[in-house]
Amino acid sequence: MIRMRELRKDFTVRVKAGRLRRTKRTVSAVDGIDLTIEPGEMVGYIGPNGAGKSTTLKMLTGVLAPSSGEVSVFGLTPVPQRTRLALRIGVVFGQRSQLWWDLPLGESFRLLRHIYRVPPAEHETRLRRCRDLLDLDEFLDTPVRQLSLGQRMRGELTAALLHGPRVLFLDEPTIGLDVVSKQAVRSFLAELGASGDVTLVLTTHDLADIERLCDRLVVIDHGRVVHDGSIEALHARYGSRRSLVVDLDEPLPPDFALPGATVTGSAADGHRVTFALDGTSAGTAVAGLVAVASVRDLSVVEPDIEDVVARLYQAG
Ligand SMILES: Nc1ncnc2c1ncn2[C@@H]1O[C@H](COP(=O)(O)OP(=O)(O)OP(=O)(O)O)[C@@H](O)[C@H]1O
Repeated sequence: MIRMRELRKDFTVRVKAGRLRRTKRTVSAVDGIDLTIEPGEMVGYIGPNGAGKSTTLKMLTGVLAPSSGEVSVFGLTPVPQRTRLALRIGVVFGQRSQLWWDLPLGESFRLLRHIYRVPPAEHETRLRRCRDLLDLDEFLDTPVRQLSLGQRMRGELTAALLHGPRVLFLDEPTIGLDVVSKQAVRSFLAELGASGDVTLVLTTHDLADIERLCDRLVVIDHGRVVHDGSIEALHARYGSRRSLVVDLDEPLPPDFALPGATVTGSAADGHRVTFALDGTSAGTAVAGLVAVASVRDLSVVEPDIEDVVARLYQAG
């Protein structure tokens, strides 16, 4: 349903070449991306700053024309068929608003209903759902310019969904939000995705968004795809390991070895030891430990996605 083939976007930028001279340089923001996204998928599109995420979303939504290659969304070519496409997609770009700044939030929704010519009953049903799930009622009468960032983002999400799009493109939907608003936005998107009605494509620097929402992770760097798969596949590829953290009554003897586990940390004078589980289960490692040491407490720590992604960016 979303298809990109050898998609490229180059920008020509002027760069300083001496005190007065400027020369032109070409930046390949998107450098040959091939991706297909099927209906109902929830795709996290991540990458370091300047990797080309926003540029890709702009080409998918018809804001920017590609330099070369193909892009289609529901069989439509975004730039020439932008008006038709707009009826089928929803867009939330953290930096840009689709709401009317001086009008109460509810008025923006009414205007959008007219613009998209949504039948009143459909509009009411969708709005009701957003009002309930995003707790909009207390600020529906507030002018948009007076809304907090979190309130505005909830308004933006509603505005993007009122015409019943089948795909929602989100550029940094939780940026700058407090913990509670982030959770509200994530729960809402999770529910939307789980319903299977809407395909989600989101860029974010907050990997908790990805862990909570996405079953597929596409990582780009310098305009190219460097990983495409599940979060588990990412961990498998980069050798992420679970850790076992144990609190001991006495430090372990210096020559202590636990098959399939490697000591990666020691604290509290050797009373707290961390093992990376390379080739054994947590259960086997714990059994091996309690046979030789007095274990007071223990916990198993899942691999951290931040670590894996940091390694991936560094490798890139
Ligand atoms: N209008 C433009 N003119 C010139 N260069 C641009 C333009 N837009 C983007 N770029 C360049 O293209 C590259 C990709 O930018 P893009 O905004 O797509 O990255 P991003 O992955 O969204 O980054 P971030 O995480 O910082 O938002 C960067 O090098 C950027 O400087």
